[in-house]
Amino acid sequence: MTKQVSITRRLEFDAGHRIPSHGGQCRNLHGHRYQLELTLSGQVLHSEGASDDGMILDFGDVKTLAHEHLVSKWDHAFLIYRGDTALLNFLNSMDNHKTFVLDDIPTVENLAQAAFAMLAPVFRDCFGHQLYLSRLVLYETPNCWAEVTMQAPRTVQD
Ligand SMILES: Nc1nc2c(c(=O)[nH]1)N=C([C@H](O)[C@H](O)COP(=O)(O)OP(=O)(O)OP(=O)(O)O)CN2
Ligand SMILES: [Zn+2]
Repeated sequence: MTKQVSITRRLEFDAGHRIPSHGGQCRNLHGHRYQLELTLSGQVLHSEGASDDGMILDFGDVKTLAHEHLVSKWDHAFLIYRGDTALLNFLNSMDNHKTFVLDDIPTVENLAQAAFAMLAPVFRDCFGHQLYLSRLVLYETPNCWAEVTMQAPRTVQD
C-alpha cells in the first residue's frame, strides 16, 4: 500500500446568497461567514536548504493561490444563480456591486463543487510539485457543510 500525505489549509470569507426556490427561510436574502478547508495531497519535497523543504506546498502559497482564484471573487460578494433574474437585474442596476453569477442555485453543495472546479486546476502540480486538490470542505454555518473529494490522478498514485 502506498503512503499518502496531505495538508489542509482553512480560509474564511463572507458572502450573501439566497436559494430562490427554497420552501423555508433560505429563500430570503441573507449571508454567511463561509469556512473553506482545502486539502492537498502529494509528494513531500526534499530539497535541503529550500524554503519549502519538507512541505507538500507552503501554507502561505495555498492561501495566496486560493485567495487569487476564489476568495477574492467571492468575499463580500452576492453569490447568485443566473436564473434568479429579478434579483440579478436589481443587483446589476447597482453601481459597482460585487456579484458572482453561478450556473446553479447557490446551495452549499453547488458552491463547494463550483469552488472545487475553480481551484483544482490551480493546485494541480503547481510550482512543479507533484500534488493535487484531494478534498474541499465548505462550511455554510458551523453545523452545515458540503465536501468534495477526488482520487489521486494516475501520476501521483504511481
Ligand atoms: N442541503 C442543503 N440544505 C440547506 C442549504 C444548503 O445549501 N444545502 N442551505 C440552507 C440555508 O441557506 C442555510 O445556509 C442553512 O440554514 P439552517 O438550516 O438554518 O442552518 P443553521 O446552522 O443556521 O441551523 P441551526 O439550527 O441554527 O444550527 C438550508 N438548507
Ligand atoms: Zn444560507
